[in-house]
Amino acid sequence: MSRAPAREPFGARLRAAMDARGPLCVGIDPHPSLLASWGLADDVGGLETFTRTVVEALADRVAVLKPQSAFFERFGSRGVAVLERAVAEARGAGALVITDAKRGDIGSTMAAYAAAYLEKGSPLFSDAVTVSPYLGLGALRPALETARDNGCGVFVLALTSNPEGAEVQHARGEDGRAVAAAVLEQLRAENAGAEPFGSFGAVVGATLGDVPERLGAPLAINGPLLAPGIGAQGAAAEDLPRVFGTAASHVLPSVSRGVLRHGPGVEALRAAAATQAEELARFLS
Ligand SMILES: O=C(O)c1cc(=O)[nH]c(=O)n1[C@@H]1O[C@H](COP(=O)(O)O)[C@@H](O)[C@H]1O
Repeated sequence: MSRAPAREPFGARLRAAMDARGPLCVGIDPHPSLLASWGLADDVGGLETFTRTVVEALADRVAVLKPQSAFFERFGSRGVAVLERAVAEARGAGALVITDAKRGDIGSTMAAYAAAYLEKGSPLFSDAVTVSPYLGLGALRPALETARDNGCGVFVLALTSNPEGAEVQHARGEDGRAVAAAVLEQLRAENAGAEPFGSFGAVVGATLGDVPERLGAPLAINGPLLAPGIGAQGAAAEDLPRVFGTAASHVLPSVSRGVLRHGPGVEALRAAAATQAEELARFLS
Protein backbone atom coordinates (compact mmCIF):
# COMPACT_ATOMS: atom_id res chain seq x y z
CA MET A 1 0.00 0.00 0.00
CA SER A 2 1.46 3.37 -0.93
CA ARG A 3 1.71 5.96 1.81
CA ALA A 4 -0.35 9.15 1.64
CA PRO A 5 1.68 12.20 0.54
CA ALA A 6 2.96 14.13 3.54
CA ARG A 7 1.91 17.51 2.12
CA GLU A 8 0.09 19.04 -0.80
CA PRO A 9 1.25 17.38 -4.03
CA PHE A 10 3.80 19.19 -6.18
CA GLY A 11 1.32 19.59 -9.05
CA ALA A 12 -1.09 21.54 -6.85
CA ARG A 13 1.69 23.66 -5.38
CA LEU A 14 3.09 24.41 -8.84
CA ARG A 15 -0.31 25.35 -10.24
CA ALA A 16 -0.88 27.74 -7.31
CA ALA A 17 2.58 29.28 -7.73
CA MET A 18 2.11 29.77 -11.50
CA ASP A 19 -1.29 31.34 -10.94
CA ALA A 20 -0.01 33.67 -8.22
CA ARG A 21 3.41 34.61 -9.63
CA GLY A 22 3.06 33.99 -13.36
CA PRO A 23 4.24 31.10 -15.52
CA LEU A 24 8.00 31.54 -15.32
CA CYS A 25 10.87 29.34 -14.24
CA VAL A 26 14.23 31.07 -14.11
CA GLY A 27 17.22 28.79 -14.49
CA ILE A 28 20.28 29.40 -12.33
CA ASP A 29 23.05 28.53 -14.77
CA PRO A 30 26.32 30.12 -13.62
CA HIS A 31 28.17 29.80 -16.93
CA PRO A 32 31.83 30.93 -16.77
CA SER A 33 30.95 33.61 -19.35
CA LEU A 34 28.15 34.95 -17.13
CA LEU A 35 30.43 35.03 -14.08
CA ALA A 36 32.86 37.08 -16.19
CA SER A 37 30.20 39.47 -17.45
CA TRP A 38 29.04 40.02 -13.86
CA GLY A 39 32.65 40.90 -12.92
CA LEU A 40 33.05 37.74 -10.85
CA ALA A 41 35.93 35.28 -10.70
CA ASP A 42 35.39 31.81 -12.12
CA ASP A 43 35.78 30.20 -8.69
CA VAL A 44 33.63 29.11 -5.74
CA GLY A 45 33.49 32.68 -4.41
CA GLY A 46 32.15 33.92 -7.75
CA LEU A 47 29.70 31.04 -7.92
CA GLU A 48 28.42 31.82 -4.42
CA THR A 49 27.97 35.55 -5.11
CA PHE A 50 26.23 34.89 -8.42
CA THR A 51 23.87 32.32 -6.95
CA ARG A 52 23.04 34.34 -3.84
CA THR A 53 22.27 37.37 -6.00
CA VAL A 54 19.84 35.44 -8.20
CA VAL A 55 18.10 33.90 -5.18
CA GLU A 56 17.91 37.27 -3.39
CA ALA A 57 16.53 38.95 -6.52
CA LEU A 58 13.98 36.38 -7.61
CA ALA A 59 13.05 33.73 -5.04
CA ASP A 60 10.33 35.87 -3.49
CA ARG A 61 8.68 36.61 -6.84
CA VAL A 62 9.09 33.97 -9.56
CA ALA A 63 7.14 30.73 -9.44
CA VAL A 64 10.13 28.44 -9.92
CA LEU A 65 13.91 28.55 -9.80
CA LYS A 66 15.84 25.80 -11.56
CA PRO A 67 19.51 25.53 -10.60
CA GLN A 68 21.53 23.53 -13.14
CA SER A 69 23.59 21.08 -11.09
CA ALA A 70 26.53 20.78 -13.51
CA PHE A 71 27.57 24.38 -12.99
CA PHE A 72 27.88 23.69 -9.25
CA GLU A 73 29.38 20.19 -9.55
CA ARG A 74 32.28 21.52 -11.60
CA PHE A 75 33.63 23.11 -8.38
CA GLY A 76 33.41 19.81 -6.46
CA SER A 77 32.05 19.55 -2.94
CA ARG A 78 32.30 23.29 -2.28
CA GLY A 79 30.23 23.99 -5.38
CA VAL A 80 27.65 21.43 -4.31
CA ALA A 81 27.51 23.15 -0.90
CA VAL A 82 26.60 26.40 -2.72
CA LEU A 83 23.84 24.51 -4.51
CA GLU A 84 22.53 23.08 -1.23
CA ARG A 85 22.30 26.53 0.33
CA ALA A 86 20.66 27.98 -2.78
CA VAL A 87 18.00 25.28 -2.87
CA ALA A 88 17.17 25.74 0.81
CA GLU A 89 17.18 29.55 0.66
CA ALA A 90 15.10 29.74 -2.50
CA ARG A 91 12.50 27.39 -1.04
CA GLY A 92 12.54 29.37 2.19
CA ALA A 93 11.79 32.56 0.24
CA GLY A 94 8.79 30.99 -1.44
CA ALA A 95 10.00 29.77 -4.83
CA LEU A 96 9.57 26.18 -5.87
CA VAL A 97 12.90 24.62 -6.81
CA ILE A 98 13.44 22.17 -9.64
CA THR A 99 16.97 20.85 -9.42
CA ASP A 100 18.09 20.26 -12.97
CA ALA A 101 20.22 17.15 -12.58
CA LYS A 102 18.91 15.03 -15.50
CA ARG A 103 19.50 11.80 -13.61
CA GLY A 104 18.58 8.38 -14.94
CA ASP A 105 19.89 4.93 -14.00
CA ILE A 106 18.92 1.35 -13.27
CA GLY A 107 16.07 1.20 -10.78
CA SER A 108 18.13 0.39 -7.67
CA THR A 109 20.51 3.29 -8.33
CA MET A 110 17.61 5.52 -9.31
CA ALA A 111 16.30 5.00 -5.79
CA ALA A 112 19.50 6.58 -4.46
CA TYR A 113 19.14 9.57 -6.80
CA ALA A 114 15.55 9.91 -5.66
CA ALA A 115 16.73 9.89 -2.02
CA ALA A 116 19.26 12.62 -2.86
CA TYR A 117 16.76 15.07 -4.37
CA LEU A 118 13.30 14.09 -3.26
CA GLU A 119 13.53 12.76 0.26
CA LYS A 120 12.87 15.16 3.09
CA GLY A 121 15.98 15.83 5.15
CA SER A 122 18.38 15.30 2.26
CA PRO A 123 20.82 18.23 1.85
CA LEU A 124 19.62 18.74 -1.75
CA PHE A 125 15.92 18.23 -1.02
CA SER A 126 14.08 20.00 -3.84
CA ASP A 127 10.50 20.36 -4.97
CA ALA A 128 11.27 18.46 -8.16
CA VAL A 129 14.12 17.05 -10.21
CA THR A 130 14.73 16.51 -13.91
CA VAL A 131 15.31 12.90 -15.04
CA SER A 132 16.23 11.11 -18.23
CA PRO A 133 14.11 8.14 -19.38
CA TYR A 134 16.69 6.48 -21.61
CA LEU A 135 17.39 3.57 -19.30
CA GLY A 136 13.71 2.76 -19.68
CA LEU A 137 10.70 4.45 -18.19
CA GLY A 138 10.21 1.61 -15.72
CA ALA A 139 13.64 2.34 -14.24
CA LEU A 140 12.32 5.75 -13.14
CA ARG A 141 9.70 4.13 -10.90
CA PRO A 142 11.64 4.73 -7.62
CA ALA A 143 11.84 8.44 -8.43
CA LEU A 144 8.10 8.64 -9.13
CA GLU A 145 7.29 6.79 -5.89
CA THR A 146 9.65 8.87 -3.75
CA ALA A 147 8.25 12.04 -5.32
CA ARG A 148 4.70 10.94 -4.57
CA ASP A 149 5.52 10.08 -0.96
CA ASN A 150 7.19 13.45 -0.34
CA GLY A 151 4.83 15.76 -2.22
CA CYS A 152 7.49 16.33 -4.88
CA GLY A 153 7.56 16.28 -8.67
CA VAL A 154 9.62 14.76 -11.46
CA PHE A 155 10.22 16.21 -14.94
CA VAL A 156 11.03 13.59 -17.56
CA LEU A 157 12.88 14.53 -20.75
CA ALA A 158 10.46 13.93 -23.64
CA LEU A 159 11.28 16.25 -26.55
CA THR A 160 14.34 18.24 -25.64
CA SER A 161 15.18 21.69 -26.97
CA ASN A 162 18.46 20.69 -28.66
CA PRO A 163 18.59 19.48 -32.27
CA GLU A 164 20.55 16.31 -31.35
CA GLY A 165 17.69 14.93 -29.25
CA ALA A 166 15.62 13.96 -32.27
CA GLU A 167 17.61 10.86 -33.25
CA VAL A 168 16.64 9.19 -29.97
CA GLN A 169 13.33 10.87 -29.18
CA HIS A 170 11.80 10.53 -32.66
CA ALA A 171 12.85 6.89 -33.03
CA ARG A 172 9.86 4.57 -33.44
CA GLY A 173 9.29 1.46 -31.40
CA GLU A 174 7.78 -1.80 -32.64
CA ASP A 175 4.30 -0.39 -32.13
CA GLY A 176 5.14 2.53 -34.44
CA ARG A 177 5.04 5.11 -31.66
CA ALA A 178 7.82 7.66 -31.31
CA VAL A 179 9.86 7.26 -28.12
CA ALA A 180 8.76 10.74 -27.03
CA ALA A 181 5.10 9.79 -27.52
CA ALA A 182 5.59 6.75 -25.26
CA VAL A 183 7.18 8.94 -22.57
CA LEU A 184 4.26 11.36 -22.73
CA GLU A 185 1.74 8.55 -22.60
CA GLN A 186 3.28 7.08 -19.47
CA LEU A 187 3.24 10.49 -17.79
CA ARG A 188 -0.41 10.90 -18.75
CA ALA A 189 -1.15 7.62 -16.98
CA GLU A 190 0.79 8.70 -13.86
CA ASN A 191 -1.17 11.97 -13.70
CA ALA A 192 -4.59 10.47 -14.36
CA GLY A 193 -7.29 11.95 -12.15
CA ALA A 194 -5.00 14.48 -10.43
CA GLU A 195 -6.38 17.98 -9.86
CA PRO A 196 -5.63 20.73 -10.76
CA PHE A 197 -2.90 18.72 -12.48
CA GLY A 198 -0.45 15.98 -11.62
CA SER A 199 3.10 16.13 -10.30
CA PHE A 200 4.81 14.32 -13.16
CA GLY A 201 5.92 16.69 -15.87
CA ALA A 202 7.51 16.41 -19.28
CA VAL A 203 10.31 18.50 -20.70
CA VAL A 204 9.35 19.78 -24.14
CA GLY A 205 11.55 22.40 -25.78
CA ALA A 206 10.06 25.74 -26.80
CA THR A 207 12.29 25.50 -29.87
CA LEU A 208 10.38 22.64 -31.51
CA GLY A 209 7.84 24.39 -33.73
CA ASP A 210 5.28 21.87 -34.97
CA VAL A 211 7.41 18.79 -34.16
CA PRO A 212 5.10 17.43 -31.44
CA GLU A 213 2.12 17.67 -33.79
CA ARG A 214 3.98 16.02 -36.69
CA LEU A 215 5.22 13.24 -34.43
CA GLY A 216 1.75 12.51 -33.19
CA ALA A 217 2.84 13.11 -29.59
CA PRO A 218 -0.14 14.73 -27.81
CA LEU A 219 1.22 17.05 -25.14
CA ALA A 220 -1.80 16.99 -22.84
CA ILE A 221 -0.54 14.85 -19.94
CA ASN A 222 -2.60 16.45 -17.17
CA GLY A 223 0.73 17.61 -15.79
CA PRO A 224 3.22 20.44 -16.21
CA LEU A 225 5.26 20.91 -19.38
CA LEU A 226 8.65 22.43 -18.66
CA ALA A 227 9.64 24.42 -21.75
CA PRO A 228 13.29 25.49 -21.97
CA GLY A 229 14.81 27.09 -25.04
CA ILE A 230 13.46 30.63 -24.78
CA GLY A 231 16.02 33.37 -25.23
CA ALA A 232 19.57 32.10 -25.73
CA GLN A 233 18.48 29.02 -27.71
CA GLY A 234 16.39 31.07 -30.10
CA ALA A 235 12.75 30.47 -29.12
CA ALA A 236 10.48 33.34 -28.11
CA ALA A 237 7.22 33.69 -26.21
CA GLU A 238 5.24 33.95 -29.44
CA ASP A 239 6.46 30.46 -30.49
CA LEU A 240 4.70 28.77 -27.57
CA PRO A 241 1.15 28.50 -29.01
CA ARG A 242 2.49 26.70 -32.10
CA VAL A 243 4.45 24.17 -30.03
CA PHE A 244 1.91 23.57 -27.28
CA GLY A 245 -1.50 24.26 -28.83
CA THR A 246 -4.31 23.47 -26.40
CA ALA A 247 -1.83 22.32 -23.72
CA ALA A 248 -0.53 25.90 -23.39
CA SER A 249 -2.10 26.49 -19.98
CA HIS A 250 0.08 23.70 -18.52
CA VAL A 251 3.34 25.16 -19.82
CA LEU A 252 6.07 26.34 -17.46
CA PRO A 253 8.53 28.22 -19.68
CA SER A 254 12.10 28.22 -18.44
CA VAL A 255 14.63 30.94 -19.16
CA SER A 256 18.20 31.00 -17.87
CA ARG A 257 20.66 33.18 -19.80
CA GLY A 258 17.85 35.36 -21.15
CA VAL A 259 17.29 36.66 -17.60
CA LEU A 260 20.72 36.14 -16.03
CA ARG A 261 22.51 38.27 -18.64
CA HIS A 262 20.74 41.31 -17.12
CA GLY A 263 22.69 40.93 -13.86
CA PRO A 264 24.49 41.60 -11.61
CA GLY A 265 22.03 44.27 -10.46
CA VAL A 266 19.18 42.89 -8.35
CA GLU A 267 16.70 45.39 -9.75
CA ALA A 268 17.72 44.69 -13.34
CA LEU A 269 17.25 40.95 -12.76
CA ARG A 270 13.83 41.59 -11.24
CA ALA A 271 12.80 43.79 -14.15
CA ALA A 272 13.96 41.21 -16.71
CA ALA A 273 12.06 38.41 -14.97
CA ALA A 274 8.92 40.51 -14.64
CA THR A 275 8.99 41.44 -18.33
CA GLN A 276 9.48 37.82 -19.33
CA ALA A 277 6.71 36.56 -17.05
CA GLU A 278 4.27 39.13 -18.40
CA GLU A 279 5.06 38.38 -22.02
CA LEU A 280 4.92 34.61 -21.52
CA ALA A 281 1.59 34.84 -19.72
CA ARG A 282 0.18 36.74 -22.70
CA PHE A 283 0.99 33.89 -25.08
CA LEU A 284 -0.06 31.10 -22.74
CA SER A 285 -3.47 32.29 -21.63
O1 LIG B 1 15.85 19.97 -18.49
C1 LIG B 1 16.16 21.12 -18.83
O2 LIG B 1 16.01 22.06 -18.08
C2 LIG B 1 16.55 21.34 -20.23
C3 LIG B 1 16.00 20.49 -21.17
C4 LIG B 1 16.11 20.79 -22.53
O3 LIG B 1 15.53 20.12 -23.38
N1 LIG B 1 16.83 21.89 -22.90
C5 LIG B 1 17.44 22.70 -21.99
O4 LIG B 1 18.04 23.71 -22.41
N2 LIG B 1 17.37 22.40 -20.64
C6 LIG B 1 18.11 23.21 -19.66
O5 LIG B 1 17.54 24.51 -19.62
C7 LIG B 1 18.55 25.51 -19.49
C8 LIG B 1 18.47 26.43 -20.69
O6 LIG B 1 19.26 27.54 -20.50
P1 LIG B 1 19.15 28.84 -21.44
O7 LIG B 1 19.33 28.37 -22.84
O8 LIG B 1 20.30 29.68 -20.96
O9 LIG B 1 17.83 29.48 -21.18
C9 LIG B 1 19.88 24.76 -19.36
O10 LIG B 1 20.16 24.61 -17.99
C10 LIG B 1 19.60 23.41 -19.98
O11 LIG B 1 20.38 22.38 -19.39
